Amino acid sequence: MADDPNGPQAIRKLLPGKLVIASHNPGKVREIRALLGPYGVEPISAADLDLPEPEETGTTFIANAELKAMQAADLSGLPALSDDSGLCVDALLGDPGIFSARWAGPAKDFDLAMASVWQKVEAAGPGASRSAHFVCALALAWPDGHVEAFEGRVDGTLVWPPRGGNGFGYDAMFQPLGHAISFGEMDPEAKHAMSHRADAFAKLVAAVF
Ligand SMILES: O=P(O)(O)OP(=O)(O)OP(=O)(O)OC[C@H]1O[C@@H](n2cnc3c(O)ncnc32)[C@H](O)[C@@H]1O
Ligand SMILES: [Mg+2]
Repeated sequence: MADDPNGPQAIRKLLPGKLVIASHNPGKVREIRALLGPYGVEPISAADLDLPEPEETGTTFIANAELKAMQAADLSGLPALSDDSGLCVDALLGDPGIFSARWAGPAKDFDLAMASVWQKVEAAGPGASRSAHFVCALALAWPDGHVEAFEGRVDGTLVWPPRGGNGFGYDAMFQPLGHAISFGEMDPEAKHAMSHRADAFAKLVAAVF
């Protein structure tokens, strides 16, 4: 659809240009800025624009990403990139999943959220699987309502106690497959080489840039 004026190719005409990062999570905004680094866009965060945090009423990562991006594009009049992501734990049948932020409560306490995850995994029994994966849905929306979404994933194992002070959210309790350190112990560049966010971003880049 290279000729569709509302399609993903339209971003070419906006580059170098402004792009709203439709997230209120500073950890995500930092990672998305790094991923966008080589593409000559000027990222502005939702917080810079004082955009409201929409209610995440979707039942999938993609649906929530789309509603966040569409609201930011509509309110700002600029293309907007959102991220809906979370940790899915096999022993918890995919929880916390799309509720990953909500498990941290209004205080956004991820020590508490990680402890809740681990407590529930232990309660599932000594033989319960420690397998988990992160999912990231990235949605890119234009002010005319057009939206494109891409999903990425990284598989790993839960570790306890949490390890490392890098990253954010559940990073300290997640060790990606094939690695001996947690995301919390990894340099940002190493996480960007394999994360769910990088996987989704690669798909977005292939389709859009
Ligand atoms: O909705 P926005 O404003 O983007 O920010 P949020 O923190 O509410 O984000 P989500 O609704 O997508 O919730 C996903 C949660 O999952 C966690 N999460 C997502 N990606 C992660 C990552 O790369 N490392 C660790 N935790 C992550 C993180 O704690 C998020 O708060
Ligand atoms: Mg959220």
